[in-house]
Amino acid sequence: MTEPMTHMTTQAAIRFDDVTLGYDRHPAVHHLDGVIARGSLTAIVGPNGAGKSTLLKGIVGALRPLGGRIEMPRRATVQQDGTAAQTRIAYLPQAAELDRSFPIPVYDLVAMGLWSRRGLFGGIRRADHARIAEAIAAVGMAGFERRTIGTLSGGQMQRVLFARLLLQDASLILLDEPFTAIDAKTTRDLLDLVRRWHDEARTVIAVLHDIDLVREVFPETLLIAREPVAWGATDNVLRPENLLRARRMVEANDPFAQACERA
Ligand SMILES: Nc1ncnc2c1ncn2[C@@H]1O[C@H](COP(=O)(O)OP(=O)(O)OP(=O)(O)O)[C@@H](O)[C@H]1O
Repeated sequence: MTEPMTHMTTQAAIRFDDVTLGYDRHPAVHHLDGVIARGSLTAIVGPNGAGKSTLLKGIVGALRPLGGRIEMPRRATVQQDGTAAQTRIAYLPQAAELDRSFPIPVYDLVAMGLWSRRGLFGGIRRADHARIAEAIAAVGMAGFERRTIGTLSGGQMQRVLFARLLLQDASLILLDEPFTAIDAKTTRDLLDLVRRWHDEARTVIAVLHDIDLVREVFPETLLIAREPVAWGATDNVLRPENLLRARRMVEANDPFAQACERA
């Protein structure tokens, strides 16, 4: 399909065409149709088990759709070296999915943000050292370069992971519950980076549970409960009747719902 040649935000970064995602043939998300506009800032919200993380895994390609298609029309730009740019994706999984026991220093973890351009064995150039130091300073972690990641607090680790995202220089950034168990100051600092990415016309999608934060910062919201409940301007989507409907839809599929309700 041809992209409309209008303002950038009217072009699709991601197009969902009757997408079903799931595990062992059991759908976790289904009937998803729609478009994430290029340069948009979208929150994905929904109750536990609604399929939010599953959807991000589908977008990043870690999970193949059981049905339908996820399309990412490539950005038609030419880079300085003459090659065509692809949609570069940066993905921050939930903190619980990260193994912090690996004894890697903060500096090396952040430097990994350059892999997509330098290659695994490409080596770090002199200019890269300055960029790595800049990214570490931008998240307030200067001085922590030689600390191994296992010694960091949860909030410090999240700052370091945002530094790596900065270096990835992606046009599509996916964040899975980036502010869960993170204090107010760190959340504010990291939200400044999210706003900066939005100002730079990158497409940002974040799974979030803090509805007030979504209302304050995210213009677009997708509310899901295994299937889309509402999608569009945040204030419209986050109406109480939609939130209630989402909860009921997930509970209807949840074998533990009744027990939890009584408790
Ligand atoms: N690896 C897996 N294998 C089998 N089922 C899974 C797997 N991961 C998730 N599920 C199931 O898929 C459904 C959606 O899970 P998902 O993690 O996407 O929900 P979520 O909306 O991100 O929830 P939460 O807010 O609790 O993080 C749940 O019923 C979950 O049990």
